[in-house]
Amino acid sequence: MNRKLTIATRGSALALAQTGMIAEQLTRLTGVEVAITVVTTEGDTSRASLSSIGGTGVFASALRAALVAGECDLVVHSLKDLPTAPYPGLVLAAVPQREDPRDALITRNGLTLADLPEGATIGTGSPRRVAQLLSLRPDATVVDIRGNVDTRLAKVSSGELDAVVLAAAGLTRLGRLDAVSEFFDLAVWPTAPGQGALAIETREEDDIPQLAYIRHDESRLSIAAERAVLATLEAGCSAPIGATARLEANTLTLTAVVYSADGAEELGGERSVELPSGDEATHRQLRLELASALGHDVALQLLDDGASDLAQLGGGR
Ligand SMILES: NCc1[nH]cc(CCC(=O)O)c1CC(=O)O
Repeated sequence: MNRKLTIATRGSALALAQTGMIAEQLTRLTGVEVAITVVTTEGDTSRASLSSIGGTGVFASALRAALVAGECDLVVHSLKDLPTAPYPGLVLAAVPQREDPRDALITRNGLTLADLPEGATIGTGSPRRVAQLLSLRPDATVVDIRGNVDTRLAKVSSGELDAVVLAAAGLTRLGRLDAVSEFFDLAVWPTAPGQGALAIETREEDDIPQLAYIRHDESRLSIAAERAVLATLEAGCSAPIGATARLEANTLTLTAVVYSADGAEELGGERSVELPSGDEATHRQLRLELASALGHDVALQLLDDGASDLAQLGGGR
């Protein structure tokens, strides 16, 4: 068993906060010593809009290269930024307990989306959020924005924008949940596959036993179902797709929605699967396979119903 682990992370405040939490948990639960090394990614340095630089993998690639090169033992990613295509030599070794997967609206004076004035300006860089915003507020002016969470919050407090949409999970991890004036219900506003979850990647040949202490099966199953939708649609993290899975008793239910760019049209699909209980590795593996199959089935149904005519799904995986 390694007595010291090195974790690579991006250098944004959010990435440092979430990597710090994982490091702290690993040390607290297993006594392992953890070092953190910061890697700069294209997603951090490029000022171009995320959809224009391709979205998929811009944050992950440099971290993955550091892992393959042996510069660290683990990488912590925001799961929703991690492409679904497998990366040679690396494995998704652990998914810790997921944070709140909902999106949140930040405005001044506690206004909700419905309260905002006619023609309000709302910032987001995500085609999914653009479509969801326009479907509820077709009068709004949606502005493509980039930058870290603090920069985005500042655009509202300074008056440059009337509102921004951000993931509740990121705000929680940064201790900025106080800025939120509305949480969008997942039933009307499903979020990006894997939103709120972290992914811990390792080299395939490494066994890092400490990770057993931070794995969270329910989170792993939900994100497996959600990500299988993206994989089957061959869509990237910037595609206008929302997906949300929930486990109640042994029933895993997945809802996915594909939006047209202007939010005027949407196509939804929902299915459930009964998962076998049991603690053996074979049971866990079977549950994971059933969760992925559920996402695959929902995606096939969406394709059958015309998802690829409705939305630009591409952009790689
Ligand atoms: N693409 C940016 C990104 N990647 C992960 C998060 C934070 C939430 C999470 O962990 O899913 C964010 C910010 C946001 O969407 O507001």
